[in-house]
Amino acid sequence: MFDDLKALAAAARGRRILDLFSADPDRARQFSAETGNLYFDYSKTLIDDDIRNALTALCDKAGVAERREAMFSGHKINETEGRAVLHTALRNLDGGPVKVDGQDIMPEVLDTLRRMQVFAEEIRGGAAQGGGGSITDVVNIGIGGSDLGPVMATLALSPYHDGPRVHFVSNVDGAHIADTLRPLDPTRTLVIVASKTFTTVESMTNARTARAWMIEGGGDPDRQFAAVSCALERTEAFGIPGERVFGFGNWVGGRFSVWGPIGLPVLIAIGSHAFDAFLRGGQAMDLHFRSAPWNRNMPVMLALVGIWHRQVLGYATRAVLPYDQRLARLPAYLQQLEMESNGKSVAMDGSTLTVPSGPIVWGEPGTNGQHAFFQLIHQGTDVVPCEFMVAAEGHEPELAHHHRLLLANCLAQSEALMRGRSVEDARQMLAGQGMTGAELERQARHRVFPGNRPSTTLIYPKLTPFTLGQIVALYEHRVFVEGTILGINSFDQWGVQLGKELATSLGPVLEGEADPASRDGSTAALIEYVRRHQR
Ligand SMILES: O=P(O)(O)OC[C@H]1O[C@H](O)[C@H](O)[C@@H](O)[C@@H]1O
Repeated sequence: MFDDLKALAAAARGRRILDLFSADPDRARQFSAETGNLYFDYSKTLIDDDIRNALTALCDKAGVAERREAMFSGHKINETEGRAVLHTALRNLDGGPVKVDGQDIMPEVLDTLRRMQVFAEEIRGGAAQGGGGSITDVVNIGIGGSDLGPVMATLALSPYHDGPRVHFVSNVDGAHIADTLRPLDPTRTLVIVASKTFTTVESMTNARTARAWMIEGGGDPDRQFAAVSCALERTEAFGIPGERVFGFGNWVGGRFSVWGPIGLPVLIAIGSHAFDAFLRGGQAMDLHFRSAPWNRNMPVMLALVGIWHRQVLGYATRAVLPYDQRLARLPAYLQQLEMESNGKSVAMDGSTLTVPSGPIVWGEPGTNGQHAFFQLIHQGTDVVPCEFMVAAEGHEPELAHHHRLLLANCLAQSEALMRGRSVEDARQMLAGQGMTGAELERQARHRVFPGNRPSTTLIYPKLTPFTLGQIVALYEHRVFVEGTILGINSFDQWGVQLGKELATSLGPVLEGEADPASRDGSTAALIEYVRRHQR
């Protein structure tokens, strides 16, 4: 599938990205995409016209346009689970009907959104109270898609936060819930149990612990528990009254669910108006994705840059580097979004994938990363394509000088990665410091930067709810396009099952009720160790 591109890559070997700019003064404009104030620059890569043409041709070969329309119009493109993929319906605020099995789902989507808004405003305004008065703290219990999106968005939008404090508990490690609940008042805390399936062992265990804590502390779980789920019979069995249960269809994948009821803690934190802007940002990206030509289409070009670096050039990882402290949890969010979606080795038709699957995604905010792992990015033997993100301005006008430094660092890094430093320049630099002879030669080698390392930059005016909506939807559609080109199903996650099954069977072994001897030698030895060290 990538033969043409491999040939183009071979022809481009030895070419310097920097030279592409001298050859084409209009390169920055030509190799960027813009929509609704978001600007995506992919000119600091080796992609030229021919390579881009070959990349966009992949979209036609793979039927991206057809599959995109199939997704938006409710076809069951998640074939291994027989489900439609309609997270876009959750932000389709004024886009008309969307049908699943002939039924328009929009009336229910909009009705649930209204119920969430009313509930959130009651909590925020104090009309809905706990046993001890108005709600001061909200604890969201969920994991994976029922945690990462709301955690990421709540932090990202902290300047808009004017509701109760919001906390998140995900890990089954009792340390997480113990540390979270310790400072809270059980009579003034709202617990949201967020689980699409309402069976996830971590979330169910944490929910039971939170309920016991609340009862013990004189709170009232009948008034202070809410649930978000697709499994309404299970929320009822847990004892959560129907008026505080917010449902959604199984046509929303967990890692795509922040737009709907799973976003409830975000809505409570920032209020209806700001949450609406977040949805509208996502919707705006949907409209762009459905209408822009491939080479001006931001999610498509982000995906094609990804394909170029991973499947064509073979770079195993990509770093997401938000120069935006409030996007500190975006890399973790994207790890689930991208790696759970495209970390697969079987194509849709059951055949073995003949190309590498999606890359390893990792990252941390800048400038912190510069003082940690950027050494490897600049001088290590592996090339790590970097995805920089930064706002033109921050939310703290009184700290504009901080923001200038942040921007300068972000731009400097992508420039340094591209330019590098030659051994001659290193020699000159050291000679200027008075170094000579063999020592100069030896030291100079350590100061060389190979350069020609690719990066992209996504820049936006300011991290508002609307902008965040655009960014999240941008990455969702990138995953869709990459998955479609690879011919895989980006919407299932069978790879997480085996570990869950084995954990279930290990429970009784750790309880001492089953024999560890039936396990492999390593696991049996680890169990023996635990038994020896547990009192
Ligand atoms: O929302 P839940 O049903 O509790 O699922 C939570 C998470 O657990 C699973 O293991 C999946 O890997 C995730 O895709 C999902 O988001």
